[in-house]
Amino acid sequence: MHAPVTDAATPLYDVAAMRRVETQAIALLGNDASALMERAGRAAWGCLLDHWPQARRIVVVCGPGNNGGDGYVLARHALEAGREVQVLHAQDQAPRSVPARQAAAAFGDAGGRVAVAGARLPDCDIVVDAVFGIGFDGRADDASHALFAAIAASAAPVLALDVPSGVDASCGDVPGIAVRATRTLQFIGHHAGLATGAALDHVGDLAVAALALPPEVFDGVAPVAWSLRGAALESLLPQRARTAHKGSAGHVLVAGGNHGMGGAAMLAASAALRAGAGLVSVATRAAHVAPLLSRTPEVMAHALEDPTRMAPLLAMADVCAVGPGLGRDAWASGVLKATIAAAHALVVDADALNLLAASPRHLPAATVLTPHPGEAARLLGRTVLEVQRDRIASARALCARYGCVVVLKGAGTVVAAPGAGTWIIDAGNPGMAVGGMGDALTGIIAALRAQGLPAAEAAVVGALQHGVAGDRAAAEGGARGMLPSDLIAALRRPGQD
Ligand SMILES: NC(=O)C1=CN([C@@H]2O[C@H](COP(=O)(O)OP(=O)(O)OC[C@H]3O[C@@H](n4cnc5c(N)ncnc54)[C@H](O)[C@@H]3O)[C@@H](O)[C@H]2O)[C@H](O)CC1
Ligand SMILES: [K+]
Repeated sequence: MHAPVTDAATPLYDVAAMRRVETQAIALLGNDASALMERAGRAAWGCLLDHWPQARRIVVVCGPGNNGGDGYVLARHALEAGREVQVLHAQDQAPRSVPARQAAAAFGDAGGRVAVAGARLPDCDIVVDAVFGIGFDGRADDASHALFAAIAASAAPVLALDVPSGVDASCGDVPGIAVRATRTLQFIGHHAGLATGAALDHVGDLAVAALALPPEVFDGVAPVAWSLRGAALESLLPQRARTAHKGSAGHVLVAGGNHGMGGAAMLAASAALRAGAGLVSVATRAAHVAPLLSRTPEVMAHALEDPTRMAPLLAMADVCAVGPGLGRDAWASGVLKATIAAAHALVVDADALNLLAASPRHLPAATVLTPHPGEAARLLGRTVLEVQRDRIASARALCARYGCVVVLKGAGTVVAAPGAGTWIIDAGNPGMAVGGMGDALTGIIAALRAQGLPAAEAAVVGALQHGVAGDRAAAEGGARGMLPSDLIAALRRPGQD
């Protein structure tokens, strides 16, 4: 799957790519960098007017680079519109580049006030964060820390220009502290780093200003990933023919539910049914068969105490989802071994991933792995912090190591596929941070595989469907106290997301 699964996918760029776009944009503007800065600052002023039309007192905190230059342009427009404007910068952090110095001079010529920032910002109606953009690297130095602290201490909303300062625009890492924006206006294109990971706690509402540039500015520039929103979902889900029958929608086998963990297998099986699998079987401990059937009679539940007897169950299933509630004992290892040896297609989750990390095995090519950051860390031999620091790179590394499709769960789920692209899911909410949500995702992906989607598409569409259902469940009943069964029930409801 090389192209994005739909034209509703949004290209995401890293800093290197955005630098090329910037260079091509400036060339198209007659090599006038100030003209591009003027468009950015004017677009930012328009965004401020749209969202804070009543704001009278505006504080713009400018850094030494061109992000700061954008801030000076916004400040001049605000001043010319009659607002009370104060530009602040850190000690010895006056604008360094020619366009930024020109923007600062134009602000001064218009009567603008510039001062060195103190520990606290003046009272204001809005703060504009123009400290750092895509040029930020490493960790914020002490002077920047002081600016971020002053911005955080202000009670005013924050409009971040291009990037919330202190966030890595390529990978989303926040090495130290960073500005928490109410809204972030990106320039020209979407930053990959603002779509996943720690950045999601800093961007607020995210938008992009295209700056009226022609599409040629992106010529020869490859996105590092594609973002998918809920609106794309309905067009991506497998449609059933009028002549569909339960056999044509595929057969999922869920293998898991060790002692004390039968619920995980039940959730995966319920989700597989709600996501459209024609038949769902479960191979689980004998003690879970009765309760499973009483809760979900649509499922065919098989008592499995001897993993060597799995072959007939695997033979009749189109895809096996192994891992929900599997545990890590000898039974679990036997189930995983039998599944890898005989499954037609595999979705590997939870403790099956931990067993894999402990004793790596070769996996069939069209396998989908669905780790959360902790499981990914164990599979990669890294720390969770290292995985989360660059989620796109981590998902790709795991994909390369095992030759499988990888769904790295978490805020801004990342899907990486061998020889194909990388996708980031722009759906889901903090209410989904509860045990069992991963079991539901495993069931959804297995159901899409069983309905004929290739591994990469099943992973991307399944992760999107999971996030959309989570958002629907939160919209209906609130994110607090949301349960996996709420999400599974929401799988049924078609939505205009
Ligand atoms: N890319 C585009 O299409 C557009 C870019 N514009 C704006 O320009 C910034 C990028 O500007 P640049 O000068 O390259 O970098 P920054 O302004 O982000 O800041 C870099 C500046 O800060 C110093 N610095 C970097 N890291 C640190 C740190 N950890 N601690 C302290 N200081 C640091 C560094 O030395 C530089 O001096 C982009 O984001 C847009 O806002 C155009 O104006 C619009 C289109
Ligand atoms: K900024």
